[in-house]
Amino acid sequence: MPSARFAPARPIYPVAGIRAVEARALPGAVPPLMERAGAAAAALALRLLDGPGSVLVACGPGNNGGDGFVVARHLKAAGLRVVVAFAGEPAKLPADASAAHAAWLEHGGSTSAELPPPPPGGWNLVVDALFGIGLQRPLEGRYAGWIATLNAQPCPRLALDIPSGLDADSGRRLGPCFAASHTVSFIALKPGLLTLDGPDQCGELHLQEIDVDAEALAPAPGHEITPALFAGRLAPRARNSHKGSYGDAALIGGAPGMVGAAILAGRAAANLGAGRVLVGLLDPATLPVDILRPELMFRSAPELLAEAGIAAFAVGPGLGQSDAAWTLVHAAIALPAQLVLDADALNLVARDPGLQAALAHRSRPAVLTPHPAEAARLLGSTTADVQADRIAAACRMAGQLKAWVVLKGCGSIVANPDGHWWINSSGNPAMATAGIGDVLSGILAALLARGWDAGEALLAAVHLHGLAGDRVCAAQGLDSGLLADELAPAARACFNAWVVPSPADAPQRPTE
Ligand SMILES: NC(=O)C1=CN([C@@H]2O[C@H](COP(=O)(O)OP(=O)(O)OC[C@H]3O[C@@H](n4cnc5c(N)ncnc54)[C@H](O)[C@@H]3O)[C@@H](O)[C@H]2O)[C@@H](O)CC1
Ligand SMILES: [K+]
Repeated sequence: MPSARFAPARPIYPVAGIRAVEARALPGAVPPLMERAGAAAAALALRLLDGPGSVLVACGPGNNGGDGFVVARHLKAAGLRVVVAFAGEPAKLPADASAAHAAWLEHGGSTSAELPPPPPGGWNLVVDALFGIGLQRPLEGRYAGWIATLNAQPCPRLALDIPSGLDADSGRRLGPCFAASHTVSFIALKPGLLTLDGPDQCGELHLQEIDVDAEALAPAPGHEITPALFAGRLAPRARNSHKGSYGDAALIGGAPGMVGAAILAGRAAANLGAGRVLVGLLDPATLPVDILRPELMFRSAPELLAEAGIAAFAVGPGLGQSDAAWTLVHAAIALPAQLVLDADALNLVARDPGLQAALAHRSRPAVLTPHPAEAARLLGSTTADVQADRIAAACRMAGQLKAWVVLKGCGSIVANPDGHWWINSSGNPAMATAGIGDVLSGILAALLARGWDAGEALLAAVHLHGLAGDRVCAAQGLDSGLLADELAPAARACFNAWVVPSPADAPQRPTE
């Protein structure tokens, strides 16, 4: 089975879901979950320390603080100098945290109500056990000051469960927020670790399931994206095949001044193995050939839309919002082919309830690829509102337009019309540049042309697109300056490595 090659897609739970899992896992758990969590975190801390030293553990007033007391106890037992800062009232700690606090004291530990100054030579590790999934509001006063001091320590900074100050559901910094170099999260992934500000705040993310099989206890509303989700499609081609077996992908866009967008999309589609790639341009003055990619065939956009037998259209790269563009979007939605709408095609849909209704009534769901500003237009809200709850925004678009949607950005969210969602962890900020979205549209068009269904194609394209960006940036040492056109050959290489693995290929697990 091809799927055995790939790490399974792990479940992701918002706070309410984690609470449901905990409620079923906690009673009678031996050892108690907090003991398991603390022991697992201490093992990671020891790896980060790599020798003797001084550790500061900052504990909060809830069970996240309880995890911190357990970590402190293990590190002290391992011979480290451990200082615990705890400003709460022991009598008000929840039961598990109270037991962990008592055990810390029994083992000779003590607490300080203020953050102590660093020892000579500084801390070797600071541990953030202030707030986890129970954070209710922005940190202020004493705790805001503690966060600023912890963030200024030039040593590994380990967050327990989630960096304090980060909203576990949305990935939004609520105010001052711990800047972790490493985060160890317990039981299951939370969306806030993976999207918006989460990846910046978490540093290197480690999941410790602490022997809890979350999905056996409560259904997960979301999952991470791994190739396991579409592994069934990753078989080598049959020898007895020809270009007609892999479909025609058509890219529609390229208004005057924006022809490059359609060409980028077309080149990407060619690299992802569509049988033929046709580019339909709005700009009548364009040269009818891409000299560097002569495999592409050029048409006028209306001509291409009228052509019979096209398997998949991607409409939007460089399209503009002219009347002619509206006519093309209107016609494309009415076609029975697979359909991707991107960029200005989405802006035209946002302005026109008629197009929205037509989209929602298509016999095959379309694939929509908005960035947050386009999403805000589609939802009639603001970019800030979209970013405040990216999962809700993606699910609303998918539900209203009966389409598969990717809300792009750090930790892209894929949502289907039934309300399930996925978060992608591949990709990097060098990809925040013009033309990158056009390449995604081209990859999508190719996979759809090859006969993949909308969901498989979108999950694969989003993951592959990010992976290609990671590969180019790693190979060239780029933080910025990535060119969109560099992505397509890298995506081709990553895709083919999925289909024909080299023996050295380990299962892909981005976060561990
Ligand atoms: N219950 C258990 O056995 C387990 C709990 N776990 C840990 O427990 C955490 C959740 O614990 P809790 O539900 O107690 O929540 P937290 O420990 O995250 O925080 C809750 C406490 O913080 C206070 N608070 C919230 N926001 C505040 C703010 N802005 N300023 C000041 N005080 C604020 C609340 O009033 C409450 O006292 C998880 O993140 C995880 O670290 C893990 O050990 C796994 C097992
Ligand atoms: K924390």
